[in-house]
Amino acid sequence: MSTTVEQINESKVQVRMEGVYKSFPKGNRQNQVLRDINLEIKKGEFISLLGPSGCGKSTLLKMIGGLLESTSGQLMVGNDVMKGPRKEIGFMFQKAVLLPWRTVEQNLLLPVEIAGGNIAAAKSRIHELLELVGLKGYESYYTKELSGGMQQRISLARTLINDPDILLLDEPFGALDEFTRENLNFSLMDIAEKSGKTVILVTHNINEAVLMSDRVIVMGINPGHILEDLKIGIPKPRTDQAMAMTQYSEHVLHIRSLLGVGRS
Ligand SMILES: Nc1ncnc2c1ncn2[C@@H]1O[C@H](COP(=O)(O)OP(=O)(O)OP(=O)(O)O)[C@@H](O)[C@H]1O
Repeated sequence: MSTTVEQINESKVQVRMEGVYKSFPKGNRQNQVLRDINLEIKKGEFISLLGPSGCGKSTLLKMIGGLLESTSGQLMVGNDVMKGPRKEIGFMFQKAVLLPWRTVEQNLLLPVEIAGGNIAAAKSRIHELLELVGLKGYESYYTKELSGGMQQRISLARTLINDPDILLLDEPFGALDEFTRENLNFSLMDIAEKSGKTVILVTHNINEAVLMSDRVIVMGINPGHILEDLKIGIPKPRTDQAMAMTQYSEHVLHIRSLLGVGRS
């Protein structure tokens, strides 16, 4: 079932950041990379973190995923203060990093093995997961037999194997050609809408962010901060037709002007 805007508005906050700062040590001083981040993300929302290189998108995503600690401020996931990686959060990166000596099925089972989970239960989900990412019947294939796009589909299925509530995606299809990337974006939108999972996507691409998201968090640099939390009210499910809507082009132009892109 797809998640409507009304359902999202009624649903509870899943990630909350209040006054979050992040610095990394550089020599004998601290390099501040994120300043005063305040953000609430509700269950089932599709959020994009958009901004220029170095504005701290990946750092923010890693903090939400418990891979990095904030320097100050509060970061809550559900009712808990974030302390480290959690089973209900799935991460996917630009590179698939599949193990070449393992089949697709064995690669998909890896996170379950690492987490000490129920292998038999996970095995019974593999067929359904491969169907979801458009690779039904590829259980026994090896990495070398798969294209880059197929490998990213497997990587997406692997992120879903533990059935996480929140998907954190760091430019997941950034290394792929435009056609494959667009198809995968639509697959991702389908999966998000059908499952009601919360998605937080890091991207450099303004059009993609507007097309896919409920909200686009536009970020500025030096240090990284939120320029605008932009609600995209285009009805879902979104198809190619969304790109022909005035709302779509107005959002794209607004973000371009916020980020100082192009010529007016
Ligand atoms: N582990 C680290 N140690 C020190 N500095 C870091 C670390 N990780 C990130 N940084 C610095 O933090 C800043 C933000 O980096 P981050 O990768 O979060 O930006 P980004 O917006 O995701 O960039 P890009 O779009 O190029 O991937 C950069 O200046 C980077 O050098």
